Amino acid sequence: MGNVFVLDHPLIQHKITHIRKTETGTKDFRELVDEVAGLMAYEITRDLPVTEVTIDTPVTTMQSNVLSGKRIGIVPILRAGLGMVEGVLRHIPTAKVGHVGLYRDPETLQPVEYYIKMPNDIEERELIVVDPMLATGGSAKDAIDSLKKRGATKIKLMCLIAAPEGIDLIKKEHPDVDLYLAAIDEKLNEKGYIVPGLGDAGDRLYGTK
Ligand SMILES: O=P(O)(O)OC[C@H]1O[C@H](OP(=O)(O)OP(=O)(O)O)[C@H](O)[C@@H]1O
Ligand SMILES: O=c1cc[nH]c(=O)[nH]1
Ligand SMILES: [Mg+2]
Repeated sequence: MGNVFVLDHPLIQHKITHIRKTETGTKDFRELVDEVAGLMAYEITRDLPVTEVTIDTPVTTMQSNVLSGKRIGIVPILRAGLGMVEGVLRHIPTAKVGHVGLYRDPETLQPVEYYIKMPNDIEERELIVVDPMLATGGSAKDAIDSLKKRGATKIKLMCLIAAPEGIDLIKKEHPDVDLYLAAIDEKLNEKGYIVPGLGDAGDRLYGTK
């Protein structure tokens, strides 16, 4: 069964509070999403393997650790996931980035895939799928289905805010996927929005309606 980690560091909680507020405009919203993604990247990479190398400091020679070159892929679910990519890349600059384009049909709430482009070695990479919102979970479920169909085997999912319904769907459909969240909210409303949530993440990031 996949693990669910709530990354509730005080810095993350503080920024999430500002992200949620109606009066937070596009520029601040975008900057805050980027910052929270960066902070979460720190936690999500905690289990990356390291290798000991020998280095010279100005004083002496010593053994010290470097990342052992594990291949990482960051996979934003378009559009809103794009807002989290740079924050993660700041900490893992050698990661490759794949894109899954999905939108949720406003009537049926079913995800519709319109684009996918992955690094050609995804079966060798640990993939971090990023999307600020996990509502019904349908978009993340379908995105992960697509990645697995293309050979991916090691996948983590990182979202800012999740509804219980979305968490349950991912646990049921992708029990091998660990889930990293900044907050778990109460429920979905009749339009499939997370309550209390933050509204439409894509619209708030990019100033659309
Ligand atoms: O868990 P779900 O019920 O599938 O809902 C979550 C999805 O909805 C939002 O995307 P949206 O469809 O608004 O597309 P956008 O990012 O282009 O705005 C969000 O970024 C997720 O991808
Ligand atoms: O609350 C929600 C639900 C789905 N997508 C969003 O952007 N926000
Ligand atoms: Mg949207």
